[in-house]
Amino acid sequence: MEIISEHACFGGTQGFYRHASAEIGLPMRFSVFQPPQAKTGPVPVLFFLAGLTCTEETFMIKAGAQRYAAQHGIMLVTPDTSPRDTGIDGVDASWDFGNGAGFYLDATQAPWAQYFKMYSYILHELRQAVIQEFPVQADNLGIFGHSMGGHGALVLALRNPDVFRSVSAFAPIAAPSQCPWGQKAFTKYLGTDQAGWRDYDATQLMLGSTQPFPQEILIDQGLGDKFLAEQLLPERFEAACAQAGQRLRLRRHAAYDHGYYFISTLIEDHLAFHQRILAVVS
Ligand SMILES: N[C@@H](CCC(=O)N[C@@H](CS)C(=O)NCC(=O)O)C(=O)O
Repeated sequence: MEIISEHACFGGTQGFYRHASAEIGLPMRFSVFQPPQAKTGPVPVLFFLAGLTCTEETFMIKAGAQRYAAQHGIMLVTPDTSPRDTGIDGVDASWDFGNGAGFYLDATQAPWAQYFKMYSYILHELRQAVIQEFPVQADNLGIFGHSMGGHGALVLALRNPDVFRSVSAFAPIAAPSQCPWGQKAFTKYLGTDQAGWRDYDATQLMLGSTQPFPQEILIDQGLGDKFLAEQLLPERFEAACAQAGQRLRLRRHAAYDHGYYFISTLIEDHLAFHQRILAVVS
């Protein structure tokens, strides 16, 4: 693991790193905030997955999460949002697909399948790298995210409740098979057969689940979010949770838009939400 930079921050360390990824087949960058408590013993880890057009830096710069992670003694880890420098034709053609838009899935379609393996990268390789390189409680992990990353967090947690003990999201793409962002990405990454989309759709996963996620799920959504009605569809996930008997706290906030001013307003709540679950060691 190569250190790109490290900075003292709220008594802990904000770091940016690069490592060779076998899953992706290229170097990947990620960021870690180590709270001060990590100097004296292993701490829980909270993964944050960012949205379209973001990098491993965006959340760490804009959300203001470190203050609360330092109070609670939680490590924060944010991957990049896609492989970089793949050289694939058209990878940079649009902001909602390709670079900065990996959708936290394992692509099956050429030419994307060669590199776009963000699901396996996060679940296996990044998780192992963090466990190996930082003082963490390996069995005490939570995950959250924003927009495309809210979709990724819900999918990773619902499919791996033995790995992620807590999950929350800001303005997630909650039913990607039913919205233009998701349909565009899934068609290109996963193909036209929608049977292959189900495993990457939180609403479909919830409808098909045999048992609920063990903990309540927290979702915050701004009502001034221009993507709400067409792209995010939290009401579909809400209905699926009601049908599946899943505890969900979906809070709707007047006026807030899709950006990081919304996230920074509610980040304290999300850190406290994860802390309440992660503090109870199973
Ligand atoms: N580029 C898009 C917006 C993309 C966007 O809102 N991205 C969200 C995630 S889905 C984000 O977090 N952007 C980075 C930022 O706000 O700093 C547009 O022009 O409407």
